[in-house]
Amino acid sequence: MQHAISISKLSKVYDSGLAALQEVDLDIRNGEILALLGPNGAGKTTLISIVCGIVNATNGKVSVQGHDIISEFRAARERIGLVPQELHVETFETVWDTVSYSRGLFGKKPNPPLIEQLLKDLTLWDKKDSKILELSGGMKRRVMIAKALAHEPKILFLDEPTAGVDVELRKDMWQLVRRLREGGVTIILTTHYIEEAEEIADRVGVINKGRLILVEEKSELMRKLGKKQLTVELNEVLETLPEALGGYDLDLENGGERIVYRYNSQAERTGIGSLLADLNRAGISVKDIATEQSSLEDIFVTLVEESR
Ligand SMILES: Nc1ncnc2c1ncn2[C@@H]1O[C@H](COP(=O)(O)OP(=O)(O)OP(=O)(O)O)[C@@H](O)[C@H]1O
Repeated sequence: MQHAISISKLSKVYDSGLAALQEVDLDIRNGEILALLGPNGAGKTTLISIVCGIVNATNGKVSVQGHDIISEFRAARERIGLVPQELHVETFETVWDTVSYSRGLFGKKPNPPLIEQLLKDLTLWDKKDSKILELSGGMKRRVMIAKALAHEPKILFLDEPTAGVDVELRKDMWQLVRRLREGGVTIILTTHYIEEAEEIADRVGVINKGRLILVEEKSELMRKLGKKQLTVELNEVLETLPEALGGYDLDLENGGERIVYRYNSQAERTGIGSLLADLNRAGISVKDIATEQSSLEDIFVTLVEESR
C-alpha cells in the first residue's frame, strides 16, 4: 500500500554540527491523524520542514504519496498543506486575497466557492475584506490554516497549532481536523498539549534528541505502557504497613489513611483480589477503593526519561 508519507533513514546535521535528526524511519498512513510528541528541540519542526522542502536533509529519503521530495518536488509539495509554528502573513492584503493567492501558488484554478466555505469553516467570513494587519493573533492563525488548505492538500501538517490560542479556536480547529480526516485528509500534528494528542490522534510518534523512539497506535500505547493504581482509603490511620503486606508494591499516603498499590494492568494476575483479602486478614478495615490509569502524558514522560 502506498503511504501518505514515507520517510527512510532521514538525518539532518545543521551547519552548527548539531544532529537534529538521526536515521528516522516513519511511514504515515493515508487518512490517519498522527501526533508527533517530543520535548523542545527534539527535531519535530526539522522533520516537518524537510518534508515540506524548507530545510534540506543531510541524508535519507522522503516521498509524498509516492513522489520523491527532491526529484519530484512540485508533485510532492502540492499534496501538502503546512501551518507553521510562527505566524507570518502578509500584513496589507485582505483575508480573501491572501487565501486565494495561496491557492494560485500551487497552480490551481480559482475556486471562490471553496475559499468561501473555508473562511466560513474557520469563522473568518465576516473578516474576508479585512486587512491581515487589523486582525488579532488568533484570527491570523485562522488565516494561516485557511492558506494551508486553499489548494486542497491531501496531507496537512500542523506544527504546534494550539500553542497560545484560545479555547474557542482550539475547539474549532479540532472540529475542522476531524472533518478533514473524514474527507480523507492525512493530518500530522505536533503538540505540547498531550491531552490533545490523547483525544484526537490515531497514532502517536515520540521524538527525542533527533531519534524517533516509538510509533504506536494510541490505544495500543496506552494498553501496553499504561500503569494502573489502586487507592485504598482506610477507616483507621495506620502507622506502618504490616509485614504481611511486604510482598506488594505499596505506599502508605495521606498520613496513613490511604494505601496506594501500583500494578501492571497487563499482568495475568493483578494481585488486587489477594491484596484485599490480605488487608482483611490483617484486620485493616477498608472505607473505599478507586483505580486510576496513567495518562498519555505519564507514558510520554517515562518514555522520554528512559531514552535519555
Ligand atoms: N537553522 C538551524 N540551525 C542550527 N540549529 C537548528 C536550526 N534549526 C533548529 N536547530 C536545532 O535543531 C534542534 C531541533 O530543533 P526543532 O525546531 O526541529 O525541534 P522541535 O522538536 O520542533 O522543538 P520545539 O518543540 O521547541 O519546537 C534544536 O536543538 C534546534 O536548536
